Amino acid sequence: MKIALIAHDRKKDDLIQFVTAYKPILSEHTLYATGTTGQRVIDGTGLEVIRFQSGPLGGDQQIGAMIAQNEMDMVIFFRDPLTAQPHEPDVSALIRLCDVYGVPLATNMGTAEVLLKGLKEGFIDWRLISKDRK
Ligand SMILES: O=C(CO)COP(=O)(O)O
Repeated sequence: MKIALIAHDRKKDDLIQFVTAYKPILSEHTLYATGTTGQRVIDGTGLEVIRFQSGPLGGDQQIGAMIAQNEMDMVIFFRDPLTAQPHEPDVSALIRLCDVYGVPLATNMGTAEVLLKGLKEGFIDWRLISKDRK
């Protein structure tokens, strides 16, 4: 599966903690991330991550483009609901595209845990048969 990891600045420590805790599951999948988040995950966990631009510079849109091509299977996006983001339209667009394409999306740690446990149990395997794999 292809999994996108994204965290706003005040949520990055939480994401690193989360990825560390679920490293055994995440290491079996292909990980993508916005620029700064990706570097933090690489430095903090040693996992391989394909990095896009930083979020405010278009990273959310790049991940959105993968979703629009049905090439992203899950998005874990630890949003900061208490801080205004200069690229809020990009954030909204990414979340909207997840809903358009039915891509599992977690915007907080509680939901992310459920998604990864479901992923491990095979609950997301429908993604593999619901699309043409390139
Ligand atoms: O801003 C972001 C998501 O909207 C995250 O971007 P960075 O990972 O580059 O900080």
